[in-house]
Amino acid sequence: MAQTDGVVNGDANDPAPPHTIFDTILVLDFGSQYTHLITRRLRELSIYSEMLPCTQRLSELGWKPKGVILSGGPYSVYAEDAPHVDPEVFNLDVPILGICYGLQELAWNHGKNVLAGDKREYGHSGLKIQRHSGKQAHVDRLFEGLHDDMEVWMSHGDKLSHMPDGFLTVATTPNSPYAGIAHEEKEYYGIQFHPEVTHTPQGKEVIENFAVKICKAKQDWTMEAFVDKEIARIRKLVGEEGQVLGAVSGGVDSTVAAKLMHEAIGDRFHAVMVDNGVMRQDEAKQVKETLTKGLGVNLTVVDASERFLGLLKGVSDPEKKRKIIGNTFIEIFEEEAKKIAKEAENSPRAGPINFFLQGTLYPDVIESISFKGPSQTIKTHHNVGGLPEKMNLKLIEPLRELFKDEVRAMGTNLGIPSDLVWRHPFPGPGIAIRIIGEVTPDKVRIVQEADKIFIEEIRNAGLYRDISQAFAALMDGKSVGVVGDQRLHGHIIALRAVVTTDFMTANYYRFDYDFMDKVINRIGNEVHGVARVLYEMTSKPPSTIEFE
Ligand SMILES: Nc1ncnc2c1ncn2[C@@H]1O[C@H](COP(=O)(O)OP(=O)(O)OP(=O)(O)O)[C@@H](O)[C@H]1O
Ligand SMILES: O=c1[nH]c(=O)c2[nH+]cn([C@@H]3O[C@H](COP(=O)(O)O)[C@@H](O)[C@H]3O)c2[nH]1
Ligand SMILES: NC(=O)CC[C@H](N)C(=O)O
Ligand SMILES: [Mg+2]
Repeated sequence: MAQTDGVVNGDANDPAPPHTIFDTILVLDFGSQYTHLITRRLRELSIYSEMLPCTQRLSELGWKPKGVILSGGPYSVYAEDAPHVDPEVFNLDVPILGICYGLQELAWNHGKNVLAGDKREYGHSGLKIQRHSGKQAHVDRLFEGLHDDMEVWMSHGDKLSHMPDGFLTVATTPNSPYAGIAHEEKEYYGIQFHPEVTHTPQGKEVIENFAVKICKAKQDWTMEAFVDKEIARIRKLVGEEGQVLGAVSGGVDSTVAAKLMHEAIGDRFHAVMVDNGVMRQDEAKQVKETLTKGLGVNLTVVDASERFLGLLKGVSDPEKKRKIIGNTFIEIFEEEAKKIAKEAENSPRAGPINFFLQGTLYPDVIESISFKGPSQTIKTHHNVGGLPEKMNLKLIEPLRELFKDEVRAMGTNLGIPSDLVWRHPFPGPGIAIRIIGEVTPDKVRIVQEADKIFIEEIRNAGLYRDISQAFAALMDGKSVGVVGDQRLHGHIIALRAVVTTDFMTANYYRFDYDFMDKVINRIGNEVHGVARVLYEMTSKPPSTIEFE
């Protein structure tokens, strides 16, 4: 692996990681599907939060959180192979909130009193809050300002057999007498329900009470503050003369990262975009225009369409196509990088290129540090990951602490036009993985034209932002149609539009028939060689979003 500019868990190269600047709530992940949502909710409250695996040794943390949240998880605390928190967490002297498994883990550490329940509780439940008075009143702080009756969402099978040592009940449900517990003296709280999911309507207030009222975390995690901090950090890291190279696709992530680099080090950042011949219509031209004229970024566009299309000729296996594109992409990038480095050598005001910019986001980081094991490869994702190592460059990843919507907020903050900020994602191998079977220039043209019409109509109907990703694809083989009384043995276009939050699962978008009529009509009339248009309605899973 190439060197990174900052691992989440503190790093010598990073002079000031965010957790040293912003009050930070540490979320320890026990493998729940919702753990990252806890981090999301905190950040929505302008509180910085980081997630680490539950196995994190606290002596190796290197920084002190304002509070710790123990997440839910699929295990049972009493099982032999169950994961447990480093007991040092109880010596940190900061508030702790246990959610579901986290509550059971708190209880386990205070008397080992958890067992399998006779009933699973899955779904909505009514929570009743129990208020205390006098000396015990402080235990109610988690539910301060909330109604005594609250709707909550549960997903558990285990339960506490009796109250752990030193705790009081602060909330109950018909099935869970210990749905909320709080320590009499220490600031430890446990809840059996999930406050991080939207099915718990007042969940965000519960998290806010914990983070703001109990942990006293400052709500200063704003995009302006982060942008300023990140620019200063990049300047320090790269130095007065260092230069940075970066691959830019015209997608949101790489554009925002590029603009940030430009703000930090100006023309010492060199962006390269490779036109691989399987991009959307006029894409390279538009990206060049936006990045250089609009945003002032120093960008080189390499037209390599013929080289890519030549190599793809006769290849129909999806993984082979992906590998050809990925490898060629790296070859071309390396050639360009050498040219740029040579030019840079002659520059009187700048030193050698020693960093490579990558648009890694927090979900990628979370995935790689997650408590869960590695998942199976469904598709080889194209990326430029092999490059920095090969060229002996260090990685610089300014977006590695951000979620996609935060990247969008940063883009807006940096003055990137909203069209670009809200752009649907587009895969590196582009249209090549949207053409089933062999890729030919004619097929690429057909997909480009159909895609343009589809997206244009989506925009005209005001639906672009309701849809997460939409595109046209081409089926393998041909079909018979009739145009102007003539037989047409033509291509089959498939349209796909999905709604998703994380692209791991997705549903198709429900257009109305009038909209479909309009799009299909236009494609039939305007795109030469198309005999049939289909709308793809398979969700993910079992399908994937892209066709290959
Ligand atoms: N045609 C290209 N030329 C140069 N770099 C590219 C190209 N296509 C992809 N990349 C690189 O691969 C990375 C991964 O692509 P990916 O599509 O995940 O991100 P993105 O394009 O920046 O944003 P989005 O997810 O919104 O499309 C990009 O950030 C960019 O560095
Ligand atoms: O940069 C990329 N390089 C790739 O090789 C690649 N393959 C899929 N995707 C994008 O990932 C998301 C999920 O796609 P799938 O459901 O097809 O796996 C969708 O947003 C896809 O567009 C890619 N992005
Ligand atoms: N969602 C959870 O954290 C579940 C915790 C534990 N596995 C239970 O069934 O009770
Ligand atoms: Mg992209």
